[in-house]
Amino acid sequence: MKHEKTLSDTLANNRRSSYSGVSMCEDDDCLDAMTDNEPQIIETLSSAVTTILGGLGENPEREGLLKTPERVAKSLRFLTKGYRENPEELLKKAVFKESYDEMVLVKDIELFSMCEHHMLPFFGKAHVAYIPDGKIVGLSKIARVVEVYARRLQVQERLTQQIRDAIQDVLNPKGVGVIIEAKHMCMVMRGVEKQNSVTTTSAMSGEFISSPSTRSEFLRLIHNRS
Ligand SMILES: Nc1nc2c(ncn2[C@@H]2O[C@H](COP(=O)(O)OP(=O)(O)OP(=O)(O)O)[C@@H](O)[C@H]2O)c(=O)[nH]1
Repeated sequence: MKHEKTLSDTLANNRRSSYSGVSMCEDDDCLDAMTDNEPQIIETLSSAVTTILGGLGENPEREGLLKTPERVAKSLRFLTKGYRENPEELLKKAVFKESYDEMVLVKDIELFSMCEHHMLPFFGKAHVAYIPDGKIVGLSKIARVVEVYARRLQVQERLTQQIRDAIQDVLNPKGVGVIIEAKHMCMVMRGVEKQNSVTTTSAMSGEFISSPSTRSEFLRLIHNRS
């Protein structure tokens, strides 16, 4: 009983202090955190991890765990670095006038994200296509947009739509198609424990919706069918 009280006190204290020095995101495109004080953020996160270790019945003071809170804090900062990046600005860095008007597809872009429900990884591949309308974008920027949105707490559906919307808004192409195939560790290593399940999501705009032949070509190119 005494232990429970101590633990909940610690949790309450952590909740109060957890916002100090950390700008919280009000929306998905929040960039406030860019101005945050990194050492303060690492300290706040480390203290929370120490609490978790205690809550698991571990001794955070034992040798093997001494640096774990800071390691986990830094790891979490990396895995959520997408909150501190602006995908639209990133795309705008490499937009070029060009008359090419066939489909451009970047497929098999590997992604690692974390589900917002369990904070466990989901990972897989994104396939992103667009049909230019007078402007093309640097190919690496497409993979970077995937990376920015993936490095946030996500659901796969929203991730898919955000990638589509960023490309649509910046390039204003004739259409965008995004397909993500991913494996969710929250379904593999816990919960329903389905090791082989893969989730596919898609988000389309413009000709990818209005033209069945464009959509078919997209799917054919992704799956290398002739
Ligand atoms: N739609 C969607 N669901 C997700 C995603 N990532 C995780 N989930 C699901 O989020 C749901 C959360 O359900 P809850 O019933 O609140 O949580 P839970 O008791 O841990 O559920 P189980 O995973 O079924 O044990 C689960 O069904 C997860 O599979 C995602 O990207 N998209």
